[in-house]
Amino acid sequence: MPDTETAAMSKLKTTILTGFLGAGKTTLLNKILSSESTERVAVIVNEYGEVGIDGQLVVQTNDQIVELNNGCICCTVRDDLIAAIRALLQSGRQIDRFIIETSGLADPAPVIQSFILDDVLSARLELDAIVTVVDARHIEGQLAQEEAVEQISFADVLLLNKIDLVDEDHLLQVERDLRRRNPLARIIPTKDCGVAFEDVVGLGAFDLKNVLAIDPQILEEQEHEHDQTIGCVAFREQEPLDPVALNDWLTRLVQDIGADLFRMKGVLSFAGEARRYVLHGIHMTLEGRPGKVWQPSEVRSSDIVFIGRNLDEEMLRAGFERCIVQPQALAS
Ligand SMILES: Nc1nc2c(ncn2[C@@H]2O[C@H](COP(=O)(O)OP(=O)(O)OP(=O)(O)O)[C@@H](O)[C@H]2O)c(=O)[nH]1
Repeated sequence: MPDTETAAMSKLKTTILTGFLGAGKTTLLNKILSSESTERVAVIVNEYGEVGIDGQLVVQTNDQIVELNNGCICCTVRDDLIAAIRALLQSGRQIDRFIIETSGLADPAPVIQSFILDDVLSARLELDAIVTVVDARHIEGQLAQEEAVEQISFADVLLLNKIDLVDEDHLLQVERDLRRRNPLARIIPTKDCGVAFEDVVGLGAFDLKNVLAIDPQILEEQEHEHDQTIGCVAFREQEPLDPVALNDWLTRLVQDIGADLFRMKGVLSFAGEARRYVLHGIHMTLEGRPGKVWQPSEVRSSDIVFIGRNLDEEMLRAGFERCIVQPQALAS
C-alpha cells in the first residue's frame, strides 16, 4: 500500500460542531458524548465569553475536554486551537476522534482553513464533517449576522433544531431557506438535537471541492473581523444570589433589550439551594433548571454571561449586583 494511503487511513477524524448562539451545540455534544460509542473522543469547546460556562454544562465522561474561552477560534484564539490540538496529540493519550464545538459567533471558514494549511493538523487530522445546529425559532433574525450564514453554507449536515418551538408552516419555510442556502447538506429536523451518533459522526462527508466552490479564497489568509457592535459582558460572584430578584430583573431585561440580547447563560449559586441553577436565554426566551449538587469541597460561585449588540455593561452590572444577597441578610 502506498505510504500516502497508509497515512490517510491513520488520520484522526474531526467533526466541527457549529451553529449560532444558543442553537443547541452543547446539547448535541452531550448527546454524542453520552452515546454508547466506545471511541475515545478529544473535545475542544470554544466560547466567546471570558467566563466559560459550557465546560460546566458538558457531561462528565472519560473523554478529554479542553476549553478555549475569551474569543473565537476563527480569529483571536485560532492559534490556541492549533496549540491545543498539537498538545493533545503529543499528550500520549489514546484519542480516536476529535470534536470541536465552535463558539456561536465563529465563522467556520478560518477553522476549516487551519485544518488544511497547518502542517501538523493536515498531517494528523482529517475533517469528517461540518455539523451545523440551526435554531428553527430564531434563525431568521440571526441570518443578519454573516457568521450564521457561513455556518449554514459550509455545513455537511444541518440539524434543524427546536422544532417544538415552531409550527409546521414555519418549519417548512425555514427548511426551504436552508435548502436554498445549502443545496448539498443533509437536513435533519430535531428536538433537543435528538439524532443518532451515526447521523453526525463518522460521516466522511467533508469535501474540499464543495468548500472551494462556496469560498474560492478559503485557502488564502484573509483578515477576519466580527461585527464590532457585538460584545460580551460576564460576571462572576461568590456571594449567593436571590432567585426572586434575579428572575424579576431578567424578565424585565429581556422585555427591554431582548432583541439585542443574543444569548445569556449562567451557572448560578442561589442562597440556601443545594444545587446549582442553570440559566439559558436567547433573545426573549428564558429558561432555567436545577443543575449539579454543590459538593462541600467546592467554592460556590455564580457565572453569568451576556452576548449581544451594544450591551451596556454598567447597566447590566448594576442590575446583577441588586440580585446579590448581602452577607448581613444571610446572617439575620
Ligand atoms: N425548546 C427547545 N430547547 C432546546 C432544544 N435544543 C436545545 N434547547 C435549549 O436551548 C438552550 C441552548 O442550548 P445549548 O445546547 O446550550 O446551545 P449552544 O448552541 O451550545 O449555545 P452557545 O454555545 O451559547 O452558543 C438550552 O436551554 C437548551 O436546553 C430544542 O430542541 N427545543
